[in-house]
Amino acid sequence: MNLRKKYDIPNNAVITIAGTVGVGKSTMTNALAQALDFRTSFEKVDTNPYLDKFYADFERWSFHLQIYFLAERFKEQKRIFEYGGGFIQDRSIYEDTGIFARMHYEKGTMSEVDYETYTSLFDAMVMTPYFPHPDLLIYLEGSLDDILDRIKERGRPMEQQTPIEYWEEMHHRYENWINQFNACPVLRLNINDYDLVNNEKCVEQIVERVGHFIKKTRELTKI
Ligand SMILES: Nc1ncnc2c1ncn2[C@@H]1O[C@H](COP(=O)(O)OP(=O)(O)O)[C@@H](O)[C@H]1O
Ligand SMILES: Nc1ncnc2c1ncn2[C@H]1C[C@H](O)[C@@H](COP(=O)(O)O)O1
Repeated sequence: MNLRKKYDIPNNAVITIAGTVGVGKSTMTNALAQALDFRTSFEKVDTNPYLDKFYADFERWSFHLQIYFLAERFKEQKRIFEYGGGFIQDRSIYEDTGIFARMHYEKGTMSEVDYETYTSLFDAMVMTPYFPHPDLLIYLEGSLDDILDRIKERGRPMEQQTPIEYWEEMHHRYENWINQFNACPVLRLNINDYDLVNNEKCVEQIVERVGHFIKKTRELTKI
């Protein structure tokens, strides 16, 4: 039986997968989309014209990269809306500002004027009543050591050359960010509690949790 129907997940649901670099978002996006027969919305890493340059020189390229990501994610948002939902999205738009832009500004690798320009554009585009928020944000969490192992195993050269302190700072910021996040309902999953790489079947347990969670949040919002 179709898992989406079995666990009563609406066919127009939009589920976004959040979490630090290397935690397993793309793997989860593929697994859930296949299980639910949903479309996917991925970050394009290989064709991103700024990413390599950014990792080589944060100060020079951080503003360009944020604007590029904002434009890409907004286009994806439009595509999701045009299809009427039924999507799993790899990374939320909220992380761009709440984690990346903010971190680069606070660490001095994005200037104040660039940060202000970026955040005012972001707020005007995203934080409006017209912007549809996802039905659910699945937050993937794990220890810094496990995440560093995954970044190493995946082996993107630009990430290998980045100092560990960068991933450590990001890991720490993610923990604080998710504790305050309230733009949509959040389901937290610990990466030690499932293994989609070696056990494809465990996706059903995740779908079951997603189904219960969406049902519960819809009941609560009806009250
Ligand atoms: N459940 C898992 N168990 C073991 N390894 C995993 C799991 N999920 C992802 N990985 C591995 O971790 C690395 C990063 O995963 P990926 O999905 O690309 O992360 P992200 O999209 O969050 O950056 C990949 O090498 C992937 O195969
Ligand atoms: N908004 C962003 N700013 C800087 N870097 C970003 C942003 N969004 C994604 N990235 C980077 C981080 C990774 O190197 C790649 C892909 O992210 P991943 O978490 O592996 O899907 O892009």
